[in-house]
Amino acid sequence: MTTPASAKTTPPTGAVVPALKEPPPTEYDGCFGCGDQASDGIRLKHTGLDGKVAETAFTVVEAHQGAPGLAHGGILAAALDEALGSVAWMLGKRYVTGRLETDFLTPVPVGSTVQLRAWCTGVDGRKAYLEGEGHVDGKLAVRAAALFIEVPEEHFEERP
Ligand SMILES: CCCCCCCCCCCC(=O)SCCNC(=O)CCNC(=O)[C@H](O)C(C)(C)COP(=O)(O)OP(=O)(O)OC[C@H]1O[C@@H](n2cnc3c(N)ncnc32)[C@H](O)[C@@H]1OP(=O)(O)O
Repeated sequence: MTTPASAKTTPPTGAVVPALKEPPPTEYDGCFGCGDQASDGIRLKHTGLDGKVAETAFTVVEAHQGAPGLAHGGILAAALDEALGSVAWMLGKRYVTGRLETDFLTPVPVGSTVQLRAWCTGVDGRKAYLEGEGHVDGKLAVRAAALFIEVPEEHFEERP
């Protein structure tokens, strides 16, 4: 599998790849990535695990356009962030994205369904290394590598 990871998103030697605990625990209704109540959200739904690879999908609609008829790169990056984030949380702790590196390989037209896959490449202390990719009609369209950082519960306390 080709990796898009840089030195900052490549796990160090000795990092372990833990088993994932299904389902992902982050079902916050207001989440842009997965929330049912986020009216402008992309509503990614975890659809299962293939070994250590989590699978999900979303369909690009007009509201996601950048150039006419094409998905905005930020939407695709957000979808990858969500997919990787769900895998991080299936490691059993709370994580946030510290760094997200994204390659955009082909334009993604409105109406496309992007099939996303994400997996962990290693955990080292508070750092979790994740990778993922999105295919459209069987063709690799986007991919990402990320560093997630474990945070305490208080990180998610509501702010004024
Ligand atoms: C209620 C349910 C809701 C559930 C909601 C779940 C939503 C999930 C959504 C998907 C995921 C997201 O989008 S999360 C949202 C986007 N992300 C964020 O908002 C994160 C904002 N950033 C932060 O809060 C902070 O910077 C942290 C937590 C990432 C790190 O701060 P910290 O805790 O003080 O730790 P710090 O010492 O700085 O860093 C720890 C180690 O990580 C390294 N490190 C930190 N950041 C980076 C980085 N960008 N690139 C490289 N390395 C980094 C440091 O060098 C250090 O390495 P060493 O010296 O130890 O070697």
